[in-house]
Amino acid sequence: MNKKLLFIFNPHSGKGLIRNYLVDIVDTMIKAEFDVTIYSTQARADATRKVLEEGAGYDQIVCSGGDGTLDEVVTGMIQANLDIPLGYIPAGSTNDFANSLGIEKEMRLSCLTAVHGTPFPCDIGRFNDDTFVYVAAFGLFTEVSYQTPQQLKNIFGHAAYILEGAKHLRDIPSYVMHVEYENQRIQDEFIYGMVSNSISVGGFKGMTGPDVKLDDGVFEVTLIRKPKNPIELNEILACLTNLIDDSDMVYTFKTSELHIMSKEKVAWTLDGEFGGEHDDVTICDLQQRIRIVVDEEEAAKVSKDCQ
Ligand SMILES: Nc1ncnc2c1ncn2[C@@H]1O[C@H](COP(=O)(O)OP(=O)(O)OP(=O)(O)O)[C@@H](O)[C@H]1O
Repeated sequence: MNKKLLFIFNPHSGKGLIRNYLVDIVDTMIKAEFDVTIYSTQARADATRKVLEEGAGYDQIVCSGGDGTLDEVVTGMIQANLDIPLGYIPAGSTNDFANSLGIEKEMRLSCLTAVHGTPFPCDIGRFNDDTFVYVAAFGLFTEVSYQTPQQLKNIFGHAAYILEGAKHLRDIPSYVMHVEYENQRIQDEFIYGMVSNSISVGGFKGMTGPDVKLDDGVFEVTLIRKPKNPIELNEILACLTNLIDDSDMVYTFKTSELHIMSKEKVAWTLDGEFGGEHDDVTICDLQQRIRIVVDEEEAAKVSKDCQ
């Protein structure tokens, strides 16, 4: 008997390119001996609902969309406690996570990988009661940026743009925070923070360090302190644009769990989408929680077992 595959796609992701490839994608899935159910998402959070309500009836899920759609499907799988392989056909504008996993941009190729590839047990982030696939971040976002998603997606370009555009240092929003991880405690004022499990963030490769593995049970954490003078601001910009590797203005560390508390509520983004405002956040690495189907050679590059 054929295996049952649920194919969920966001028809609006990126430039809506999926329309040109839908027939080829479904044909590839059927040739790989799957019975295919197709679902186009109808609204925000619809992918999570679909997986939560119906995912248990399938042997595999494949989703197509941007990072936001992938996030929603993974959230549904975690909430439903599903342990079936997940294939991914990237269709968004940035596709950070697909880049990290070496998933092809060309939809027919990524579909072949989704149905014939190797399941890679990938770490997933828990953020209070929510889930993220590869990045949770706060700071340097304004209301305006949510209305111009393209800028928001390009996190570092956007951060550098805001920092450079700030005429006065006091214009840069900052948050007094208390951060705890392992036996460490940090109390400081931050303008930006990022907890990630990805080689590429905001379209930039290498921002999270040289030895990122996606199944090692730890996140890479970057916290940027509030600059008190133009010299410190320049130091941060140099760090963001990779001109210097190390700075007292930027904390970087790895951890499997951290706790961040602040007096005021701070807006977060999870995988590039709005993740709510919080004053108390616990982030945990759910090690190897979702099996994402990728090319075997690419999996080896991001696995802790192949240094
Ligand atoms: N039919 C729909 N109408 C409106 N929004 C939708 C619909 N289907 C999905 N969405 C929402 O669109 C958001 C963005 O989708 P997605 O991340 O797939 O695309 P993108 O923003 O183009 O890609 P990227 O994040 O890579 O730039 C998701 O949070 C999802 O909930």
